[in-house]
Amino acid sequence: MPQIAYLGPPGTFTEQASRALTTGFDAELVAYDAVPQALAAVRAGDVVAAGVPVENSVEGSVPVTLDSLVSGDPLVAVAETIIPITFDVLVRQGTTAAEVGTVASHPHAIAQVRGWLAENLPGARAEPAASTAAAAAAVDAGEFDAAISAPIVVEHYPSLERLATGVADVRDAITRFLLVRRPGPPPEPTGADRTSVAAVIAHEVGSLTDVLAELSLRGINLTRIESRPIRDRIGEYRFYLDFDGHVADARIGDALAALRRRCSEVRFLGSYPKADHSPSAVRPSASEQAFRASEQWLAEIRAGRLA
Ligand SMILES: O=C(O)C(=O)Cc1ccccc1
Repeated sequence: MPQIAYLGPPGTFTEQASRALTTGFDAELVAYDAVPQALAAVRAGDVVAAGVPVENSVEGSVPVTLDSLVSGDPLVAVAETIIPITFDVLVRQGTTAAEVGTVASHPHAIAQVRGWLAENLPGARAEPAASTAAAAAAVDAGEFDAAISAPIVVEHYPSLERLATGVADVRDAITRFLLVRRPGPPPEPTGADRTSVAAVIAHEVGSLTDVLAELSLRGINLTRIESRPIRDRIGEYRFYLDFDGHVADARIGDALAALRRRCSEVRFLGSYPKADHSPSAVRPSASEQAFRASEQWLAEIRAGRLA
């Protein structure tokens, strides 16, 4: 049975997402302590794929995922899913709110409940943990007093109980997760796809505008843009771009080729069906048919059959 790595231990949001990402085929989920380790296991061929969190509607991107995707051998996303996020606050049985001096969780979870903590556990110190479920395990082991966790995690720790449930500063928060594997033929286009790339854009006047113009000129809808430092130089950045469309689409292929000419580094991070299945709007001048017709026209001219 194929093995899929995820950010563990059991009971994380990433486990939930990885189950959703692998519904329909038999897969064994294998917990890893951190996203870089899960991706390293994919690169090493120990597992076939990994489920990783990429961005949250409240707290933004998950930097460790973005950085790990581009350092090391290439990896590509083949599926995405979106999970609604609310938290439970777990304590060892019998612990009262007044007794909570430390509250542990994944930094993204802590950031999403800061208001609730200030109001309900004002004396508690927030402590970062590798994941929400790792925080629950640490509370179970007596290392912290409370954990901010996924509602499901309590099933794994019978000695913990809920101090609060449905905790979230922002209602309807969601997190987007990707299923990532070693490069291979991308999933078939569905008409409702997303393409992700990471591009190092030169530190020159207008270079970012020029890259974005390559997309807009081809009627490509940008759905995310995010920069991260490239680490060994200041002033130059790696941009993570997500846009509507599939690498098999003519307008997307054309834009990627233009990015390749403009940028010192372009890493293709995958074309995959969008979780919300919303079809990509394509303007007539950027349709497959329009691209084919214009290529044909040019070929005729080059062959001297048309002027
Ligand atoms: O720690 C987890 O459970 C994760 O899967 C990472 C995470 C943390 C907070 C919100 C979404 C995902």
